[in-house]
Amino acid sequence: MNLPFRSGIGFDVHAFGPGDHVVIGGVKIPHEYGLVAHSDGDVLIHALCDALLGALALGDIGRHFPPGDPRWAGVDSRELLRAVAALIHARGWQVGNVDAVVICERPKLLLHIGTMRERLAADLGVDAGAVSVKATTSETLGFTGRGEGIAAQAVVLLARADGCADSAGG
Ligand SMILES: Nc1ccn([C@@H]2O[C@H](COP(=O)(O)O)[C@@H](O)[C@H]2O)c(=O)n1
Ligand SMILES: C[C@@]1(CO)OP(=O)(O)OP(=O)(O)OC[C@H]1O
Repeated sequence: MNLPFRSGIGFDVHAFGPGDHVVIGGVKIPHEYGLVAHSDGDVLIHALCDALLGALALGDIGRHFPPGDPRWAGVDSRELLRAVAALIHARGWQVGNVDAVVICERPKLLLHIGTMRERLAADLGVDAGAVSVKATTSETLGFTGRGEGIAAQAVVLLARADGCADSAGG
């Protein structure tokens, strides 16, 4: 049965490496390490892109923006998010809401979360009220707890823009 709603889930991890800042949710945050990545390493946006693509069974971020492709070297991940949002919209779907969590001991993210929500919402074409971003530590356990990297998870709900049931992409 084709319903007018679809859900998607995304997960991503990037390891800390040399650098003096991280970019999370489109916000540059000073830090004593950077994140190792082909792009700007925005782990939250990557998880969100995978959730959006997954909702319509369109594969994952690496399929659309291969890590070996020089076009994506150092790319601002907000560009990737806007491209994924355009794919969703072109298929007649809109974002209902997003919920996401970033897992790291440091940097502390609380003061940046409002800006992240505004930027992600702008890229998705929704109000910031439809975009939730949370942060948690893993209580010093595991690779995030040891400060080896940052993980992020996201879930999305998509709704048909016309309110009618239709088939998904994929
Ligand atoms: N990188 C982080 C991690 C957490 N926070 C905030 O601290 C609160 C408590 O974290 P716990 O892991 O002890 O539950 C959490 O709810 C966040 O508000 C943060 O800002 N940055
Ligand atoms: C964002 C892309 C772009 O090439 O590369 P990375 O920044 O390495 O990120 P990752 O989540 O490992 O892979 C997805 C890729 O699409």
